[in-house]
Amino acid sequence: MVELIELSKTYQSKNKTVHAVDNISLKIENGEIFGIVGYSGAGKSSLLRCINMLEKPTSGQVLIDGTDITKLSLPDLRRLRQSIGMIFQHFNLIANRTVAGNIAYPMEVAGKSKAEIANRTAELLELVELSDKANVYPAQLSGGQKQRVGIARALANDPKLLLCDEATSALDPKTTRSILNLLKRINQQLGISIVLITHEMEVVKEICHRVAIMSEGKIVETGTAFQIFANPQEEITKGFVNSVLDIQLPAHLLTDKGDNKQLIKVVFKGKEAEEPIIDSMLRNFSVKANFLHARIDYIQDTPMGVFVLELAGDLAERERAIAFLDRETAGTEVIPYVS
Ligand SMILES: Nc1ncnc2c1ncn2[C@@H]1O[C@H](COP(=O)(O)OP(=O)(O)OP(=O)(O)O)[C@@H](O)[C@H]1O
Repeated sequence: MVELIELSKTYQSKNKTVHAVDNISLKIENGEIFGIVGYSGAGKSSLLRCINMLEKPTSGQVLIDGTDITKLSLPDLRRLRQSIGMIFQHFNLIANRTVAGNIAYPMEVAGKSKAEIANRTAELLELVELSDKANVYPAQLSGGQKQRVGIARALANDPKLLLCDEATSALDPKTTRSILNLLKRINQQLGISIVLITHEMEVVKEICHRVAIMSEGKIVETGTAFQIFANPQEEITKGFVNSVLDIQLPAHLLTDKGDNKQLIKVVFKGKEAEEPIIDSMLRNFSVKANFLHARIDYIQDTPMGVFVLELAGDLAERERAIAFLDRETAGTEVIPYVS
């Protein structure tokens, strides 16, 4: 549905050139919730805003259902934008319009009839559970309620795609969860594809199907949310994952215990956690295992178990045991000792 081909966005200021988006190619499928993760300045907002041409790309193509929107005339682009909703970190509501007035606004711009606008506004207020706030002004709402209005407004013209620019970054954890649940419901019930940018891996863990990690204008790694959590490849991705699945071991467990021991992290996915894999390893190889850490997280509905073991035995046996675990689990990684 959305395909970015060799997309770049460069900003020129007086004495420097910033490659905010640097030759990115990416496909986002219909019905997906796709997360773009990166630190501040990585280029996430620039990339997201190229998808609806709020930023004009310097080069490359943005295909929406096969149409290159970088080539559209202004009237065609305006029409297309009605099929792409957007929500913002700071909500961007119109202060002197009521909640209903904010939701009605994009429909007024699109030239819908009064009756149609009234019906749709009532429907959307119900969807975001704010029917009792129709005549209230934004200043009287909490942050979570403001974002619900932002979401209703973004859905007013029945978009196929919703772009979310750090939609929960200004909200507390409980409100974040309720907004993420609403986005998940919109995706599942209305079939709307969602592209969101975030620096919070909790958001990815809760709702994203697939993720791209962005750094210095480039995509450095992509995968399903589960792959990214279970088996991050790049250092920056590992940093993001560890911010959520922090494994804190006491210092004495991390210091070198001699030649015959090593620490390994093993990740189990879904049903694997129910198989006696560690038991098989202990029976098939001459190693001993001491559990130092265990936790189970849910990446949406898929359980992921993370275990840290201290493995003892001859080097050759340990290597065979680790190769076995690597084959049988979602991922096995040696954790280096610190001296
Ligand atoms: N209009 C602009 N003019 C000049 N430079 C810009 C402009 N917009 C963004 N940049 C620069 O482009 C780079 C990427 O910015 P962008 O806002 O896209 O990143 P981001 O990952 O969304 O970060 P943040 O989360 O802080 O917004 C940054 O170095 C930023 O300073």
